[in-house]
Amino acid sequence: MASIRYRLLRNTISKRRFTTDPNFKLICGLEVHTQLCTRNKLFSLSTNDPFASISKPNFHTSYFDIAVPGTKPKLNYECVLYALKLASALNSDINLNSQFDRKHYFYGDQPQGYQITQHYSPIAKGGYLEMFGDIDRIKDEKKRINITQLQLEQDTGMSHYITGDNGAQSMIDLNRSNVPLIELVTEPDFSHVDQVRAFIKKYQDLVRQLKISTGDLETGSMRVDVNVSINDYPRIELKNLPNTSSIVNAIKFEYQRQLKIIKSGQADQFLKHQETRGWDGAKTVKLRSKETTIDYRYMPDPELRLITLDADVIENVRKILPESSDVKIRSFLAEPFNLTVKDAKMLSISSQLSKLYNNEEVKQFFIETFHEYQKNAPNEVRSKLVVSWVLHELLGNLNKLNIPLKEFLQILPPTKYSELIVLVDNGDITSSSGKLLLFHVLKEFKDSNYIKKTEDVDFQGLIRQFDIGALSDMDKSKLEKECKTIIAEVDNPKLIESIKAGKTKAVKYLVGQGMRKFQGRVKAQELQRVFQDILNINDK
Ligand SMILES: Nc1ncnc2c1ncn2[C@@H]1O[C@H](COP(=O)(O)OP(=O)(O)OP(=O)(O)O)[C@@H](O)[C@H]1O
Ligand SMILES: [Mg+2]
Ligand SMILES: [Mg+2]
Repeated sequence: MASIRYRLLRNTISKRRFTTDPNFKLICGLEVHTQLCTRNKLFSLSTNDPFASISKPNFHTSYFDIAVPGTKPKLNYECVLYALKLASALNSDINLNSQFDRKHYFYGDQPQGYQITQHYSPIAKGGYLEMFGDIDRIKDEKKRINITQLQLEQDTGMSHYITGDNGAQSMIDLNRSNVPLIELVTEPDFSHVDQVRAFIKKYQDLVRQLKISTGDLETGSMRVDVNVSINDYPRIELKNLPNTSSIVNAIKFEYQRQLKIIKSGQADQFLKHQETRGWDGAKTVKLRSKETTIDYRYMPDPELRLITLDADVIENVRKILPESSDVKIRSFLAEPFNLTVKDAKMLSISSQLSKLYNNEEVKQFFIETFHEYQKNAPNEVRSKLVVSWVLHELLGNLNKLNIPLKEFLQILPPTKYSELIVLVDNGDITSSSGKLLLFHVLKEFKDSNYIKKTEDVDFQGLIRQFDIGALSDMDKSKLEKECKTIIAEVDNPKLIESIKAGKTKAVKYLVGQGMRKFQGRVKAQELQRVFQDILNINDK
């Protein structure tokens, strides 16, 4: 019962249209913790695998990670390089002399008694992430979120609470202890939840593109704390938000909660101090208030030297950065591609890590195939068709047959692959036949252990051999006859009635029958047209 109520409440929060009162401005700032996917941990040579915990708790731990007295930290410079890549991509000012500080607090999963972080002199300050109305789906045409700072720090271990025969127990797993993190702190520049949603997505895409983190919220690889305030009232910090919808719903809830307090004149009592709250899935709940705020007694870590960088490091890091996703997307939105935002993003942002191909190779293949297709396109250029043949058909088959793109290019380089797309575009074969043909060619190629070459692929010959050419105009009368038979064979009285009434659903059913009968040699649109003609239905 409780869980049903819970779900109902969640639904009301997310479905209700959220608007802010213009006199009570929403102000929001984020603190984002991102685990770096370096080989080793931040200050030890243990393997950096925070997710080993399920099968092997406390497995990837060195004496330093479990804080055996007398062990000392040794900085892993790979983490510094990752931080520099991120700082550079965000246009931050890189600090040539940054340092580590100790942030003291006691907790079971923090055996050192302090966390090594960067408080006084972080690796980078300033910079920004820009979002756009069209690309990032925000209401403003453009919105810049300024970055306060980026700091390197250690992750803590994890506590697991279980209730067993011996009562409640707290188990500590230190696999995550000393895993490298970057904390990104933004300025309180967000004024709407859609900006927060877009920022998180864009930041996730960025760390994935830079290959510095998996960026997953679900696994805790990325964790977002949100600070929310209204006008000049104190900020409330929200923690323990496991995914984007919790983040968005918690902000909406918190804004409304604060607004109610302010409007009812109770701000002096309930909104006087900063406070940290959590999210229970339906509402924000108080975790601690200002009075119980911990004094972390920050102090420079005497066991770690300054991170001193040469000035040319900044320039060298910039050189190894990949092209920005926004630039790539914009180039696909423009001539000659004119792609939709969705397709442009799919080609520009790597959401999927595959051993068979990387995003850059796919992008390059698309561009070259597009240009080849454009040279021979029978009608107006249909970029959507090329996108679909590259992103869905090509990648789908590579995954299905486990063929690396590198091998694929030996047999179907852009010049050859575009031939297939032109055949489909020209109506020489239907797209279903084209798909079968592609699968056949690739399957043979794989079975032959990749010995075939481009010259061995003769699409025209294969179309004749398998007799899969689209039905030509000469066959039109035959087509009509067959369609009439399909209608005559319907024996369900209800369906006959809806066919007579020209119901869309009924026509769809007939088209399905036709597709089966002609085994994909006739296009669905063509069949629909013939059925509509026979039934005397005007295309609406
Ligand atoms: N008026 C405000 N309303 C909402 N958010 C704010 C406001 N002022 C500052 N913030 C946000 O509060 C956050 C402050 O983070 P910061 O890491 O500097 O300090 P902290 O939260 O006190 O420390 P800790 O790292 O221990 O949580 C930033 O994300 C900033 O944008
Ligand atoms: Mg904070
Ligand atoms: Mg912080």
